[in-house]
Formats: sequence, structure tokens, C-alpha cells
Amino acid sequence: MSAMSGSFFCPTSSNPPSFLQFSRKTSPLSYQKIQRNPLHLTSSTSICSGRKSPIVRVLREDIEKEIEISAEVIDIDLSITESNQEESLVTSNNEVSSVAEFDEEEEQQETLYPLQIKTKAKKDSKKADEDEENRFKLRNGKQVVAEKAYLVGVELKSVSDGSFSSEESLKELGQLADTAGLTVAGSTYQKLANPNPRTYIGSGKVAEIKTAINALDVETVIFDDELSAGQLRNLEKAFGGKVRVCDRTALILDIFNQRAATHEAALQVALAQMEYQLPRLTKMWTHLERQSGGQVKGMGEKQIEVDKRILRTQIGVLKKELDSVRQHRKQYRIRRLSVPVPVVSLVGYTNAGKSTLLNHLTGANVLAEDQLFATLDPTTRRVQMKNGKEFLLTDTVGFIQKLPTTLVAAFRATLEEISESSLLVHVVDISHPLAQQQIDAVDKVLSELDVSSIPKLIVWNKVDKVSDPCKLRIEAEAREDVICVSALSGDGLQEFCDAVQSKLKDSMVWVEALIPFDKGELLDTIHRVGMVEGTEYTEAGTLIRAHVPLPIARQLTPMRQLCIPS
Ligand SMILES: Nc1nc2c(ncn2[C@@H]2O[C@H](COP(=O)(O)OP(=O)(O)OP(=O)(O)O)[C@@H](O)[C@H]2O)c(=O)[nH]1
Ligand SMILES: [Mg+2]
Repeated sequence: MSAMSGSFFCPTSSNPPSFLQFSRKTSPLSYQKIQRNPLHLTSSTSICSGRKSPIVRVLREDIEKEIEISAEVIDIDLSITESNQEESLVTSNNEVSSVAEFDEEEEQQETLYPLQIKTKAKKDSKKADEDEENRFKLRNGKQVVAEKAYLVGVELKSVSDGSFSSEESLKELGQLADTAGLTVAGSTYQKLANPNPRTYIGSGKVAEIKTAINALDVETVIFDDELSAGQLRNLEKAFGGKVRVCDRTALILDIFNQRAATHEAALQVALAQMEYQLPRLTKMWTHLERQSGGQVKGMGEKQIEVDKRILRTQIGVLKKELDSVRQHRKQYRIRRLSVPVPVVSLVGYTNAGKSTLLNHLTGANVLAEDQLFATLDPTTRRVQMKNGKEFLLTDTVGFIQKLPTTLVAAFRATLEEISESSLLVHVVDISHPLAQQQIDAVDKVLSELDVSSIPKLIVWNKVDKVSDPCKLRIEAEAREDVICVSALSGDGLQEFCDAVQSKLKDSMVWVEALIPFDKGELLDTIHRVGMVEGTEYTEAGTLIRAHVPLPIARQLTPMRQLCIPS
């Protein structure tokens, strides 16, 4: 195993474990992904100001060993904390009878310490134990110790677009950190006219954060905006070199990395991570230059170029592999398009309730939970309505403000499925205080995807959570194309299906066709997926007047001619 990998696992080393690396170690999904990824970089490359990147460590031959060591480290951590917990039971009112032997020890100590000191020690120990306990998180069914993170936001006067304030954005960053498995120890933000090119924030703020992170024993500092390689490096130095500094983009990429369950998603995330890391590669080879007394000066410079070239090659390999995976999915899509059932796509801010809606309507079992980015891969299911009509419903990845451009680009192919749908359903968590800002953020991504020509229906979800649902319903009725639902309770879902049906009609083609009696199946399909306005039985067949999806209209072309009076 490389020296780098070794230092990662030692929490007390001068290179603290990064959450990016830690999560990869503890997530079975990430492990699967590592196995699939054909990555191989030299272990000398440093990404994000001198820290090791997960990708750098993706050395196939080291993976097994690394996973084993990861498990050992977790075991050790757990045992240490278990013993702490026992002590905390003793020091906090001795609630547990089975710890009598510890009580004696405690009494002996009492004679040794003055009362005040002991009380403070108890308090400190209790608080530390509580903090420690809070750091246990379940991830993929395993209990892991979460790293402590400190969040930093900046409100730039120059780019204030009136949407999310820096405080609101920081709150969301906290949710992202929680989703990534971190414990947020504290946060701060600064209003600036322009970012500092060296450290993004001002020097006073840097000093303030340094004091806070030392006091809180923080391991990771996360900035709410994307930072340059230089800023990351300078900030890590300024904070004393013991904490990892990263930005919102790296955090989101890590969440996607943990969540990627399919081969395609894993490839897309790996690609996005590499694209993000390429400009952030920094040299770690200066020690060689120092050791050799300057004789090999410039070696670090050369090495970084080599590493960049390797990374670019890997990006090329990944893109090729993605292309072949996409070819398969394209075939599947073509087959699906040949079945003339209209496709309705659910879009919306992450955590709005898209998967819950799909599950409720179709009995699907898509993961729906109170975490950001629960869904990465599209899932399509058939919705059968009470009146026998049906449509296909597709659930896909949620959006977020400041969505990393590398991710949008990497997921473009997945998101392009949206552009093939007959209707977009924009699911909004209307109970969220920033619902309007979230709507704006989603609209922004949709405009980037160039899908504005597709008809849209807006669903105000989670009405069960708002204080005055009646008022909300009146407001929704006053607007065009807005439906109130509770995907959780099922309230309003019939209205939703009716609204979908009537909106689908807008995207259909009006036909009048004479369908011969031997084409009974086609007639059934029209009834299932179209909107039939009238039927007439004649000697030559059934004369039908209906709105039908375009593929059916094409199939009906010869029969439409039959309607033309001779
Ligand atoms: N109270 C209430 N909670 C809801 C409702 N719909 C969804 N939720 C909850 O909101 C959380 C997020 O739901 P998801 O369905 O996972 O949201 P999503 O839009 O698919 O999220 P991503 O996959 O992250 O984009 C879950 O805890 C759901 O139980 C609702 O109508 N009412
Ligand atoms: Mg979802």
C-alpha cells in the first residue's frame, strides 16, 4: 500500500482523514464503484491543496487492503467510544446499576480532586461524550464516526441575485454535509465586495475561523462556493495545515459518489470528479526538490504535467465507457418510444417529494428519504388511472442551487431523457420556506437543458405540512397549471392524474381515422393512451375521433386517409 493510503487511516497523523476519502472507504456502493472504475493514477498527485484525492488512491491492487484497514480503524474507534460511553454513564448520575465497580473508582477520585474541578470535569466529559455520541451515524446500515465540519459562506455584493441569502445557502450546505455523513460543528459567513484572490475570505475571517476550528476540534472546513486550487491550498496552510478545506462542489460530488448505484451513474460521477480535479492538481513533489538540494529542481513541475496527462487519459477512457453504456440505454429508449404511451417526467428541487409521488402512484419502491439527492438514476413506471388511461412516469435526479457545472454536464445524457417526455411535472415542496427560490433554481437548470417547449404542470407537494392548506388550495386554483397534493398521504392525487391527462392532450395530435375491425388492438391502445372524443361503428370499421400521441398518429396515417370522403 502506498504511504499516502496509510496516512489517510491514521486520524492523529498530520494528514487527517478526509470525509471524501472516509466515506468512500465505508460505503459499499463506493467500493463497487471503485472496482468498476478503470482508474490508475500515480500516487504522487495531489488534489485540493496537497490532500489526497479519492481518485488518486484508486489503485486497483490496493483496494482490498484499504477496505480491510478501513474496517479495522472503525472497530478501534468504536471500542474507544464505547468505553467513553460507559464512563459517561457513571459520571452522569450513575443511572446504570451494573456499573457499581466504576462507582468506587469515581469515589476514590473524589478525594483526589477539589469539588469544583470535578464538576467541571464531569460537565466537560458529559458534553464531550454527547458530542462523540452525536458523531455516530448510520451509513449503508453501518455505524460510522462522522467527521466534524465547519461551514463558511460568503455574501458577494457583486453577485447578489436576490435568491438564496448566504445564511439560507449555508443552512442548505449544512444539510448537504449531513447527507454526506458529516457532523456540522459550527458555521460563519462574511459579506464581501469581492472575494480575496488568495484566500477567498479576508485575513481577519481566516484568523477567526482558525480559532473556532481549533476550539471545536474540526477536521474539515467547507466553503459554500467553488474555490480555486490556490485558494484551497492557501486556506489549508492558513488554518495550520491540520484541517482539510473543500468546497460545496466537492461535497456534492462526494454525495453523488456515495449514492451512485448504477454503472452509468458511477461513471458519470467519476467523470465529474475528474473534470473538477483536473484544474486543481497541485504538486507534492517539492520535498524531492528539497531533499536533493535543488539538483532536481523542476521535477515537481514535470510530475504535475505527467499526472495531468494521466488524468486526461482517464477522462477519455471514462467518456468512451460512458458512451457504450449510453448506447445500450438508447436502444432501450427507442424500444420504449415505439410503445406509444406518453412519458411524463418528474423534475424538481432535491427533497421535493418526486420519488414519493412516483411510489404512491405506481407502487414503485424507489428510495425516498429526508436527505438530499436520494435519487440519481431515472426510474420509469406505468401509471394506470381509474378510467383505464395510462401514462409512463419518470423520476430523476433532483436539482439544487449552485449545481456544479461538471455534474450538469456529466448527467446531461440522463437529463436529456427529460427532453423526450410529453409533459414535465415540476414538483415543489411548498411547505419549504424557500419554495420560490427553489422553483427559480429548478427553472434555471431546465432552461440550460433546453426543454422550455415541453408543456409543464406544477405540483405543490407536502400540503399536509403547511399551516393553512385551504388558503393554499385557493391560491393554487387561482393560478394556471398548479395542483396541490400530498404525495405522502395521497391527498390530491386523483386531481393530479386528471390534470396530467388534460395537459397531455395539449401535446397530442387530433386525428379522425377509420380503423378496420381486424385492428382491434390499435383501437384498445388509442383508448388507453389517447383522448377519445367520439366513436362510430360503420361497415368498414370503427370511425374514431381522438387526440393521440404522435407515434400513434403516425401509425394511423393510412387509416386517416380512409376518412377522406371520396
Ligand atoms: N409531509 C410530507 N412529506 C413528504 C411528502 N412527500 C415527500 N415527503 C418526504 O420528503 C422527503 C423527500 O422525499 P423524496 O420523495 O425522497 O424526495 P425527492 O424529490 O425524490 O428527493 P431527491 O431524490 O433527493 O431529489 C421524504 O422524507 C418524504 O417522506 C408529503 O407530501 N408530505
Ligand atoms: Mg428522489
